[in-house]
Amino acid sequence: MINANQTPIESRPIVWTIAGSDSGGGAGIQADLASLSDLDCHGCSVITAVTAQSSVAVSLVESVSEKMLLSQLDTLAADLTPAAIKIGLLAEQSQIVCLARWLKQQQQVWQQKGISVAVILDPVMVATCGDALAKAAALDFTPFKGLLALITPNVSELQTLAGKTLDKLEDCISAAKLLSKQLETSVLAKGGDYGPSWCHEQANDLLVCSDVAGISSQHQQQSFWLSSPRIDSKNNHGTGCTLSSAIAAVMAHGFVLNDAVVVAKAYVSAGLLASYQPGCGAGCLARTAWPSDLSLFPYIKQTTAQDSLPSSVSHCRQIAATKQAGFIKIDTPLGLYPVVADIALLEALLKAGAKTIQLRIKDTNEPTLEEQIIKAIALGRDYRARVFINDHWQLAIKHQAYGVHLGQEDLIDSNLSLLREAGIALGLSSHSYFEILLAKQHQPSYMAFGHIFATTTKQMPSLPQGLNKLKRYVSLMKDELPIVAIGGIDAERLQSVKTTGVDDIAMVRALSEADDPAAAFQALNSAWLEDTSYGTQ
Ligand SMILES: Cc1ncc(COP(=O)(O)OP(=O)(O)O)c(N)n1
Ligand SMILES: Cc1ncsc1CCOP(=O)(O)O
Ligand SMILES: [Mg+2]
Repeated sequence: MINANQTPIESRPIVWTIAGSDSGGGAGIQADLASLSDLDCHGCSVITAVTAQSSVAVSLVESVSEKMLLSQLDTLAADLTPAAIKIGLLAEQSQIVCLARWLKQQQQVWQQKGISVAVILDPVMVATCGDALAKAAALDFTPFKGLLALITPNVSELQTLAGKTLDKLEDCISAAKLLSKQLETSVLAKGGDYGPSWCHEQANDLLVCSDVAGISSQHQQQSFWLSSPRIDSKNNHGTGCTLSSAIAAVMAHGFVLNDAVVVAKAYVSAGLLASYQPGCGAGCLARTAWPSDLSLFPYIKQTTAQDSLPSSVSHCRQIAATKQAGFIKIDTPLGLYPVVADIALLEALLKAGAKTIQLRIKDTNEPTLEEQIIKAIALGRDYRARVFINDHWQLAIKHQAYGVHLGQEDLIDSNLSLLREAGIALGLSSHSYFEILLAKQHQPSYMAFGHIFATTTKQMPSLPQGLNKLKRYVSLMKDELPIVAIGGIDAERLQSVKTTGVDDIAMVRALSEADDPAAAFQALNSAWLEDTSYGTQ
């Protein structure tokens, strides 16, 4: 049975896994294909090695010949173009050299055709049971320099790649950053396995972002701790394979790298919670479909110069503190939410019945800025409507506005404690799963997702989100706080936006460019309210 968010089979993106066969079924190609299918992708496999493996031992590893490796790659490339590739076990150095050379040429072919293929490398060297899978004690992955979107070493693999033990937190951060420079890629250093003391209490992964396509400039070249509660399961065979193939799957659906990492982490946590033990050794993860339970997603903390981990205790306290000190709750629908640039239109729309409205004046040198804000707030009181002020949070506090709307870049220069103390509602923009998780940590009054469709109102660094992503965001955040969709929404698209289950919609041009904005508001508002009951679509 297909659920509402599932991708129809005929439009599933293709993902290749280039990895070893695990006869035990819990890891390698077998885990990858199961994860890819579970995450609505069509999986293709390039087998690098056959392992005679159970949950307790690896008895034999035989690499396929170079001829066989290349033949699988060429045969697939001629017919089944991937949207993303996951690379797992490469059993000897010659396979690394051969694959990297092939990939370099093939990426040029794909680039010439305008096809972008993200490659995720999981540098597997040892099986969960402790037996070696690769022929050398340490493999050299430098032939992949410049070809990868992400490499996902666990702490022991990072130690092998760095050539030293990483007992201290700073050493781990430096090693991950160095690896990112050496291979010109983002790095996800995984602390999920018990290793040095800093990864005992919870699963702390370090994401070092290199040049990541499609994310906010604020997050480029930055590093983040992604922390999830440790799930104490012995059934962790294939965790790394599942994580990396899930990252490839989510990227194949068009999500940015940072999103793929947080969704894949939630997927692994859900799989561990429902894991099972078919043999006598470590069991394997269950396949639990695209995650939509917010509690499975990691807590995100940007690293700083004097870095400290979000340790489990302070992490919980932090969450409790923000919960208590959240922004005011909005308990009646925002509804059709006009975003306007002048007082005349604001007043006309309040008269037409708008109950939520935003004054968005982008020119900070506008001489009448403060005067217009004062007027907008007063009109809001007269018409018993919620007036949000975009960006100008100090003036909003000074004149006691109902609310303020901020983008995530605006947070750098704003003081949320002052806004909270002033009892002002807060709306925050988000353009991805990653930004949703960051925004949620501030406990805003509502969140706006956009831009859903192309817009000329504002230059956006990200691509239009589209309805499929909006649906996924809505299933994650439903019942947490009101969700507003914005960007390119007009009369024609209103019904399709409504089917995603989003709570409210914001509009600029559909109202400001209408011949009669008040009449347009009333028509659009009626269409929006038709058969819509708050939060229960
Ligand atoms: C309801 C709503 N959603 C999103 C935005 C965009 O805010 P931001 O990202 O800060 O961009 P600017 O509007 O400041 O250009 C919004 N204003 N309102
Ligand atoms: C301010 C803003 N933020 C995301 S999209 C957008 C503009 C939406 O305008 P329109 O409704 O005219 O596409
Ligand atoms: Mg802003």
